[in-house]
Amino acid sequence: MTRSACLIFNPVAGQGDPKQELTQILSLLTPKIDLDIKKTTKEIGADQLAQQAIKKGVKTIIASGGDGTISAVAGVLINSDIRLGIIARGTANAFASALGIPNTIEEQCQIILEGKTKVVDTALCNDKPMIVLAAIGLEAETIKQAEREMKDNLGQLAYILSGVQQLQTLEKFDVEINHENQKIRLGAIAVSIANAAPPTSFLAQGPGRTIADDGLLDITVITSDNVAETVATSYHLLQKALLNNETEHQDITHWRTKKMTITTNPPQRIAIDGDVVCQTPLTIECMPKSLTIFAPAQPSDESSKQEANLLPLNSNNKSAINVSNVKTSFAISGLLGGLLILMFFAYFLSVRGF
Ligand SMILES: Nc1ncnc2c1ncn2[C@@H]1O[C@H](COP(=O)(O)OP(=O)(O)OP(=O)(O)O)[C@@H](O)[C@H]1O
Repeated sequence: MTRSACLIFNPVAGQGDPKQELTQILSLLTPKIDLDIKKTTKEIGADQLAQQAIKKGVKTIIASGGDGTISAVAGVLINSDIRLGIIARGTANAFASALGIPNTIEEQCQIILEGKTKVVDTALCNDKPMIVLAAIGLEAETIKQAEREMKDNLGQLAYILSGVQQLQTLEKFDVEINHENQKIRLGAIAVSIANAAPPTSFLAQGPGRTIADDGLLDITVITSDNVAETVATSYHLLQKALLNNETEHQDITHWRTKKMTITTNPPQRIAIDGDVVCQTPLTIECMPKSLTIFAPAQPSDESSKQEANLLPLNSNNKSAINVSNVKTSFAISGLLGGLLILMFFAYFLSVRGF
């Protein structure tokens, strides 16, 4: 029997050729899946199209676009039995990367065709759905500054350049976090609350990695005092994330919890899944196992979960290192480390007026 699905396609996402990309998707999927294709417009968003598809009774929705498009569709599918297919064509593609979904259209279509599903956590963030992470401070300001035109011209480099600009105006803010009857007060430059974040979202990587189906959120607070410390702390986070190792650093505080409220002084912007959508205060709660996605089978899932449950939060999770990935990780770490150093120099050149 032919399967059927609604394909929600953002024609302006990413830097590729959308016509070519759509043709490729159709050529891969339509032999096996009867597709109802809906394109997003400036006026009609992916969430509205998903709601219309649900009213028609679809059981599978495939979202194709950047993190904004995929997150908008996912938000509508939370706590439903409708399956989400992901074809990521955006700038960062954090959503797909965090969930272990490969990055080519061909591989992503293959995963949908294979039909294996996985149930992952999501979160409610000031009543808005969140899949990847919520960011306050440095990352939210970086996202705010990386405008559409800059992303179109430069891709991921837009975020790096925007990050450099933000470093120049870096200011600490007071943050108060309430969770499980505890009150924590810190001076912060960045607060990240992650459900499932890829290593490249390094400001969220206090625990070394996030687990998408553990029923918990990972909070990471960066408390460094100046640019040099922030760059060093970011590099430490990135390295640990690439090795799946928990961080141990004086300027990083992190823990796992189900629900928390966060207030800041002064109020700060909040970016949810890559878009700045509201301001502090923030109430955020994990919704365990609330979204069904097509995903590759990951043999490590079960062991990851056991490790997360068994290990105390501050232990160093050395058993989690995937040795075969270590070399690749170091290569990426070196590359991104180099970029961080470049950011550091760019900062000094700019403050000195070169
Ligand atoms: N046809 C369209 N014309 C103009 N804007 C559109 C259209 N369809 C969707 N949008 C806008 O695209 C944005 C979502 O883009 P999305 O996040 O999917 O891609 P991206 O920005 O390339 O990816 P990333 O978030 O990874 O950078 C929304 O703001 C939405 O309003």
